[in-house]
Amino acid sequence: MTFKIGLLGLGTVGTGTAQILLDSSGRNPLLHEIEIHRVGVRSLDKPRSVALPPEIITTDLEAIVTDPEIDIIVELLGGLEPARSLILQAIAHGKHIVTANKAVISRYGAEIFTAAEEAGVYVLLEAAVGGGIPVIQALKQSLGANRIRSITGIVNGTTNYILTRMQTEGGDFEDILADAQKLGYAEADPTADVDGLDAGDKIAILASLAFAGRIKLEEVHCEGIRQVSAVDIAYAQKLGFTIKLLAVAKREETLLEAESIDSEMLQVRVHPTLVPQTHPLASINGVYNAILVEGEPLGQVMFFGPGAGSGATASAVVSDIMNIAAVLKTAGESHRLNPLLSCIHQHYCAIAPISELISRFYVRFLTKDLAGVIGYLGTCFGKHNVSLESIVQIGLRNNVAEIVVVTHNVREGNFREALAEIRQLEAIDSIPSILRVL
Ligand SMILES: NC(=O)C1=CN([C@@H]2O[C@H](COP(=O)(O)OP(=O)(O)OC[C@H]3O[C@@H](n4cnc5c(N)ncnc54)[C@H](OP(=O)(O)O)[C@@H]3O)[C@@H](O)[C@H]2O)C=CC1
Ligand SMILES: N[C@@H](CC=O)C(=O)O
Ligand code: NA
Repeated sequence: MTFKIGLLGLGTVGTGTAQILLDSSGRNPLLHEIEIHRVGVRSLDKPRSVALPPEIITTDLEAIVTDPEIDIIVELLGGLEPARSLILQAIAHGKHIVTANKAVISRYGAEIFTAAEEAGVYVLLEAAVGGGIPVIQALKQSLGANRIRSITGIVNGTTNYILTRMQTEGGDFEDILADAQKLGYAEADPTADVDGLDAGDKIAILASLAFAGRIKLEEVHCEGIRQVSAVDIAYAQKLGFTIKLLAVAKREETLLEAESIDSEMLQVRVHPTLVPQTHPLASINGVYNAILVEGEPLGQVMFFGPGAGSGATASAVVSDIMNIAAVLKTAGESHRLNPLLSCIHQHYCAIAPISELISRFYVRFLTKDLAGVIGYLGTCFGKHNVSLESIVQIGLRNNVAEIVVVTHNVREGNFREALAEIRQLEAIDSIPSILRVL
């Protein structure tokens, strides 16, 4: 039996995927039954680092998704369009889909999975979150017996690479980002990485799987790493923390205590966070990702591995292709979908607003060097029920004092109200950074 693949995209991930499919020796024997039938690209003239017969490469992507000989469409184009339309067209033509496109799935998952369910085809997306780390399959299958409480992850390789290099060598943000682009980690438009949107797409997908419901992406609170400066990295280090871009999806604790899990609210958010240096996520460096899942009765389990890059991501893409091929081989004439591979959620999860989050905060103020500033800050925070763990004047430069405050666990809404009042104080020059503390 041979399964024919239509590969859309021959960039970083497409090339890695083709390289594995063309070199099956020493890998699972099922790979011998998978053949690249056609490949779609934008430019026929581009030099390629994989040897494919030129006659199978085309710029006519519609011809691929409607080709009756093709069984599985592997979408590795990136971006929203034409990726979304091609996926839907392929589904309408009875093709199974493998995609690495978290942007499309997190926005159009409802439309795509509904169409796939109706057509009786699979849409698999292991590469879309955590690159090569097998976390999607784990949430669908191996962890399926658990009631998931929380997912806390470093799910963007580009920003973790940037933060790690800023911490270890203090390099310039733009230069390090350019290196991440050269290494093939960043999205075509790297603002999706830097502004936390890529991680937002990914945590929305993980939350949907973990909590068995759809997630409205616009309800996911996303902050990126632009505000993280070398100064904050150094202060955080002195305080015993490492700064990481964390993606979090969690059941609201009060509801868990009440065990009313049917009417629960979720927190789903992405933001730079001060992580205690002793926490397992603090030591995840470079392009590596890690996803810490907490479930009942399992407890904690952490997935770790390369979150981006050609070969690592292609490893996940090819495993999805193999999963579909294996199911097709054994399903015979039955068109019933395996429920452990398909996605059939219908309802939307309720997401709590960020103002309800209970967290510790780190905030750095630049103030005029006036007597009593620390007292004003303490009074203002106290008025809004924000209790402080520490308040320290770090230094004085050009008559501007630098003060770092770390709060206890407080309600974010109260903290923001206190900050709004503090901003009005004559003594405040600016508030360059506000970060949450794990
Ligand atoms: N890079 C990574 O580490 C990871 C990427 N992903 C995801 O994988 C997907 C692919 O990423 P990546 O390989 O990095 O992207 P690239 O930009 O390297 O490759 C994109 C490929 O798609 C082709 N393409 C794009 N748009 C069109 C179009 N309109 N018509 C025809 N061909 C088109 C390009 O053609 P041409 O070559 O002719 O320009 C290119 O071959 C994205 O969804 C990304 O988010 C997921 C995990 C990790
Ligand atoms: N741009 C993404 C690629 C993988 O999803 C990242 O940096 O993690
Ligand atoms: Na993955």
